[in-house]
Amino acid sequence: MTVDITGAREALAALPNDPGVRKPDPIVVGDDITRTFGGLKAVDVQHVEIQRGVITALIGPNGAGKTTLFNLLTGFDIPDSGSWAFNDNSLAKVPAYKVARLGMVRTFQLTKVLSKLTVIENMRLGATGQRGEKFFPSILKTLWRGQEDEITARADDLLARFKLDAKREDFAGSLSGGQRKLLEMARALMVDPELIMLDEPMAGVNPALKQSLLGHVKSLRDEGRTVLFVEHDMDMVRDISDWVIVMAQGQIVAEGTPEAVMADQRVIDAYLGAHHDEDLTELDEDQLAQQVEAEIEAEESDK
Ligand SMILES: Nc1ncnc2c1ncn2[C@@H]1O[C@H](COP(=O)(O)OP(=O)(O)OP(=O)(O)O)[C@@H](O)[C@H]1O
Repeated sequence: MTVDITGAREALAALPNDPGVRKPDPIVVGDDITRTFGGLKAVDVQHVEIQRGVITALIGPNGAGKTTLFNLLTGFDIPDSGSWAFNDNSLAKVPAYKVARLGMVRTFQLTKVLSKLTVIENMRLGATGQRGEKFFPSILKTLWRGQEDEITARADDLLARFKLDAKREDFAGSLSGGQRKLLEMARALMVDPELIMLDEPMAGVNPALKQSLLGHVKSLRDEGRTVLFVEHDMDMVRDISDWVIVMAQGQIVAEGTPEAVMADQRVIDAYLGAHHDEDLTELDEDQLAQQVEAEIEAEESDK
């Protein structure tokens, strides 16, 4: 996999900041995706494209529909309507483990490592795609027959890369929050995905591990993978994203480079919501960006 990141960034920077804007080389394209819970339209996305080979952040206030959109795209939930494709292959009705095997894999906001399995067992499970919870290792053994050495070698390489090799035989339940995030990312790589989707990779990670995690996410892009991540940590968004998609109330309300979206009135509106008693037009761009950040941080500490 080779990518020209500078070229891709320049191409993105030239795009208008419109919701659903067409990308030069999309790996995912979705249309009219809706998901309702009771009377609430959690997701109502008319058109979305994820550019190949770059890091895209999906941001938005709590309850905006980010995780639900992740669930729909990866086959963990079924939409009321809509179509979406990965590398031009329709993914409607494709179950999550098959989506993972096709090369589109995701991690979870609350990590799903299996506490009572060891780190290496969790990794091996990753090789089967995302259906760990329902399957016991004994059942998996039959699936591994003939490939076990190959799978174990790949798992060990990834554990070394994520500096988890010393924990190989430990129960995953004994790992710290940050180590679990690393294990989940490493496990997702067992299927050698083209697109990796990370749901709040920084949540619950201590500052010492944050830098390491950021480095790992960048390295995923640098080796040619596409990364899409949901995150409230705006430092991370600013630091590593090439493109940002903003959701509010189920819809995409803005897109753009990190700098552009932080100064976009639609984004400010989405985050500030009911706090419109102040005249935002009198603030300059930096002040507006600071306000948006303060709002996001306040939300984060409420969680
Ligand atoms: N299984 C469910 N049943 C009922 N309502 C749900 C369900 N899943 C999500 N919702 C609702 O759908 C809306 C979107 O939720 P979602 O978790 O996708 O938002 P989010 O943008 O990921 O939020 P956060 O940043 O807080 O994780 C919320 O109002 C949420 O309460």
